[in-house]
Amino acid sequence: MGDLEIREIPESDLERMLDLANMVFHSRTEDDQRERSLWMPRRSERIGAYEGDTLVGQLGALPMKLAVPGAVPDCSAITWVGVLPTHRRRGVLTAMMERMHADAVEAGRPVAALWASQAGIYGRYGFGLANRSLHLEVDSSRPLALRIEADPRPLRLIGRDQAAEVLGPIHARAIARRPGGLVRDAEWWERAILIPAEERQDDYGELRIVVLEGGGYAIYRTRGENEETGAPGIVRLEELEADTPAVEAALWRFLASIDLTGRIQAFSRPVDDLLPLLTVDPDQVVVKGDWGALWLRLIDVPAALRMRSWAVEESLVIEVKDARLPANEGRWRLTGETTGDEPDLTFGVSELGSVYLGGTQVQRLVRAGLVTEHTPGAARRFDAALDVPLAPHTNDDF
Ligand SMILES: CC(=O)SCCNC(=O)CCNC(=O)[C@H](O)C(C)(C)COP(=O)(O)OP(=O)(O)OC[C@H]1O[C@@H](n2cnc3c(N)ncnc32)[C@H](O)[C@@H]1OP(=O)(O)O
Repeated sequence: MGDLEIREIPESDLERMLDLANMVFHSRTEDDQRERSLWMPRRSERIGAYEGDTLVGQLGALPMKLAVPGAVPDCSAITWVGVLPTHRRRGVLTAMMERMHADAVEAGRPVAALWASQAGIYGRYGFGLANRSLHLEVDSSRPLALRIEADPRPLRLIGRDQAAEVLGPIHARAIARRPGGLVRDAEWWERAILIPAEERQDDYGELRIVVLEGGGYAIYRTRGENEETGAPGIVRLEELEADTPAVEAALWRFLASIDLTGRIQAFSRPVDDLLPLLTVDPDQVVVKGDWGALWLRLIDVPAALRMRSWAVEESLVIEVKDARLPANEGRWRLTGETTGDEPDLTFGVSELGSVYLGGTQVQRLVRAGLVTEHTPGAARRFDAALDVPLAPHTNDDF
């Protein structure tokens, strides 16, 4: 690392953070958008790598809360990671990650999470891929016939200004049912979720919000037919949450019926989305992509084990390896108690992060040679304990 120093980035360097982010992500921020785009680093704990007075690396840790099965622990949500191209591969990221780990331990946050722009990087820091997302495409050029009755209650369109208040309680119920979501405050709704059209660099129209009173909502944008190519108009679904399958059906049917559109693009749906089952013609819904979403790092393994709810009680002993946070190393019961008993399974901490939300099967990791099973049947038993009714899903981009 030579003359580099890891230290907090002061507010006065926020503009430099934006410049560094634009450099490493090959982007540009218009002058009138600069102040607005600083909201995320402003609310982050900011770790910087400085060479003298020059900011050469940065990492933001947003203090958030993440829904995990049965609990909503504090979480360091890692974002705005970048190192100048002139300073890469010298251990700058590793040094910033070490500081982030130490800060999270000190703050008593049992987990950290991130979205990876390059997925090959984060396993070495103890992160494991915890959930995946589906890109679904719906052919809505013909009516969407469904196999269940849609909720008949009326739908209404609301404005952005009402959204946090109306959608907030529905979303809170959704993340209590399904792990993987972040707890949202008014700023998160406004800046991270309800992003207005002028801040998007695409040709979709203004954000639209449709609500089925008290039971569900969809956030979407639309684009009309392409007159040159004749490509149909598109409904781009940003988020859909519903308390019941009947509400879900009503919202999908609404989206599919919007005039002058012939396709719905939903880029981030849970892997167990009901829609492919709900349609009379399953071919009307196509899985266009399946991509890695949230990466999870257990910062405090015993605390994480203690707070999680388990689908069945188990007396398993798991051994954990964690070279970067040695306090996690040892043999643990699922209650978070340490034990001297022989382990049934041995995990690297990143594999434990992968299974923690219930989105990855332990038995598969054993088959792949990534987790060691010492007691025959232990992986199956652990899978039964980890089981969640709804697959984890994250729709908070940070
Ligand atoms: C959560 C987010 O914000 S995701 C966004 C991440 N940011 C970017 O992708 C922006 C462009 N890239 C960068 O800014 C930098 O190259 C970074 C941040 C990815 C890496 O920073 P560096 O300071 O070069 O990383 P560092 O030198 O500490 O290397 C750490 C390790 O990761 C490896 N690594 C770094 N980049 C990559 C990569 N793109 N693919 C695979 N491995 C990588 C290094 O080889 C090294 O491995 P080792 O520990 O086995 O030797």
